[in-house]
Amino acid sequence: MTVRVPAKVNLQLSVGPPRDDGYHDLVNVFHAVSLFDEVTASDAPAGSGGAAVTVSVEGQYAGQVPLDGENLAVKAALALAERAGRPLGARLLIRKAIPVAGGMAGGSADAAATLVACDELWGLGLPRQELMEIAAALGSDVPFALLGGTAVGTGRGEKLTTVSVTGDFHWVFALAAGGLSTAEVYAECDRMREASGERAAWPQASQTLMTALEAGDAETLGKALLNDLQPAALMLCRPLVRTLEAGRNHGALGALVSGSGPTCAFLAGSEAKATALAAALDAAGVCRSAVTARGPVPGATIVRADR
Ligand SMILES: C[C@@](CO)(OP(=O)(O)O)[C@H](O)COP(=O)(O)OP(=O)(O)OC[C@H]1O[C@@H](n2ccc(N)nc2=O)[C@H](O)[C@@H]1O
Ligand SMILES: Nc1ncnc2c1ncn2[C@@H]1O[C@H](COP(=O)(O)OP(=O)(O)O)[C@@H](O)[C@H]1O
Repeated sequence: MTVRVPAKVNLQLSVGPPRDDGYHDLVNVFHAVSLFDEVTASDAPAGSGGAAVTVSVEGQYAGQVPLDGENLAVKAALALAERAGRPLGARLLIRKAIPVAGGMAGGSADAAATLVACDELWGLGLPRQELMEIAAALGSDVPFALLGGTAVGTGRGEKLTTVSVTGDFHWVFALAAGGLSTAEVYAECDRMREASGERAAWPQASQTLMTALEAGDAETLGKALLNDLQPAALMLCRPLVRTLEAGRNHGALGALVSGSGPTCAFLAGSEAKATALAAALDAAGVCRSAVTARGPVPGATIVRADR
């Protein structure tokens, strides 16, 4: 059973004050883009003591992905087996194209893909809502990877409402050499706010952004892009300042750090403009590589039932 699952960029990431449980309340406008991982789940015997799940990873990022119980895909399969209440087994293969620790939710994507693949492989047929609940327990970004499209996430980002979008938007992603830890970027955001005496406002969805999405208006969307984690990501990774500037200078309609970074996202006016912008960023030497993608695209989807 093979499932394809997209990366995300955050069009608006408004971060409230820290909560008692260590998370932050958000307005998180997720947008799924055409950069995909694939997860294949195959039959394997259950262990004597319960569920047994193994994972292997292919692709240029394979070396950066844990192969033990820390892998979010393994966690997802084990959580699903627990919900099923009987011993089950699976062998997972992740074909990884989403950068690791890049702020594009690749680990969350693999977890969502695994839920869909194993639900089908094991013939569980769990209702969507139940898969969503298991997803939310795995991580704040996992439910969106199931849903895809464009959606507003509130709470930790796990409570989703679909946003209506006209047409396609064209993106360029400047991939960085290293990664950033999500928890460290949130902590740096709190630290910077405290140091400057800034009180975090209660997050609100931007009406300008919503109207631009509904109208398919890339120019207005570009100006409305917003990420409260950006100052913290730039503080932890100074070279990104140059990356963003290069994109703006080469005609991007909008430029921002994707989520907790360090990937930078640029909105272009057309597919041709996105291709030209990616080439310009590559030539300027301000990133490891630049790739184009379009959004919105669907969430985790079965592409082959190859059993
Ligand atoms: C920032 C965002 C934007 O979409 O993603 P990335 O850009 O890293 O992919 C998300 O909020 C990340 O979601 P996700 O990566 O699923 O985070 P989780 O596993 O739930 O939490 C990891 C850590 O991030 C912090 N965290 C996460 C979500 C949230 N609403 N408030 C937080 O403070 C907490 O320190 C938590 O321990
Ligand atoms: N299947 C997976 N793919 C990528 N990273 C994973 C996976 N499972 C666990 N991880 C761990 O999660 C961390 C963050 O992963 P990722 O989702 O790629 O980043 P981000 O939160 O920036 O979007 C990685 O550094 C890695 O150690």
